[in-house]
Amino acid sequence: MTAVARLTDVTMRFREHTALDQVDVALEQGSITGLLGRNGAGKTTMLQVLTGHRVPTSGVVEVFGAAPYENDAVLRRISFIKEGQRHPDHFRVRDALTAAARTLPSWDGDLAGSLVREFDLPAGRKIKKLSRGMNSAVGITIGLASRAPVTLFDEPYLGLDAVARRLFYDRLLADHAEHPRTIVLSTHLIEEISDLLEHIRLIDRGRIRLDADAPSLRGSAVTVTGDGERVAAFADRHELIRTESVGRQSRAVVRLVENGHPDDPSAMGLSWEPASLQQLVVAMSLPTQGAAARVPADLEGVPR
Ligand SMILES: Nc1ncnc2c1ncn2[C@@H]1O[C@H](COP(=O)(O)OP(=O)(O)OP(=O)(O)O)[C@@H](O)[C@H]1O
Repeated sequence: MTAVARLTDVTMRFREHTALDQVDVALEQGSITGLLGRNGAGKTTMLQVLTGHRVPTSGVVEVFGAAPYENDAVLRRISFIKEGQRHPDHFRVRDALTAAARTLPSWDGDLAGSLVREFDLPAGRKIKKLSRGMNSAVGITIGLASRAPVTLFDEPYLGLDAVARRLFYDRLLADHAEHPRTIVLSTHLIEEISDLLEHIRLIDRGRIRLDADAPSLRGSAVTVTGDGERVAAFADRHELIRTESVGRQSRAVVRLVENGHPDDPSAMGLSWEPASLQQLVVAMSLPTQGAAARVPADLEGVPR
């Protein structure tokens, strides 16, 4: 694997809060990665560190083999599209595209033009007058037309309708096939984009909880339901992600471990179904039962 970007033992603290906690990540050249995680998990912070918008408290950040912070040679090869991107007040859609074309050397004007048409963007309208979805479409147009070797989308589709989101996914895949580059999509819409992804990273409270190839992850987990002891016995042979019990019945999300012999939950009297990527990621991100019951220290004293 050739990594174009790498975080090594990166920690980012904001006063007492640790947003990234000893993160090790390598982005493979030409890959499309989904960066998943709950609100506040650390996704944006990770992208900010990768793009030199923040310098981590400790650890090493390398993009194209160099530190990105204030490094123009590196930053010109990165396109970072974030929600609510700010533009000068007087900027019209075409000004934002012109500015992007000037700073991003791999810019493709024809692609930008066809995306503007497909998203039905009014090129002469001021950005601050656009709807939320149109604003997202401007960001997506810039991200795709940038053809930047590293393109990072931070929840790029706020307000985008289902048709526009489909358009985005289709154009992303088609353009990536012709012009492979490293793409990261931070998102909550796991199921919707799971077919696009080659790699999945789940971040949870600043730590990488899952770092896997999407194909190997698909079909790697099941939800089993039945007698609690049998569910526990099945889960023991694999990796238990999360379990819930009512009386003697349990329901568990279990990641299957290759253990040399086929393991059929039905043979143990359990009903089962494949867990979707979304079910797996949600099960991995939910707080542990004990933690959910605890009141956070900084909420002590808040009236309940
Ligand atoms: N400048 C800052 N000062 C203090 N805390 C911050 C700052 N920036 C981020 N944080 C905290 O760091 C944590 C991670 O934030 P981050 O924006 O990276 O999360 P996220 O995964 O992108 O969340 P979301 O999906 O809600 O956008 C959060 O707890 C957030 O409050």
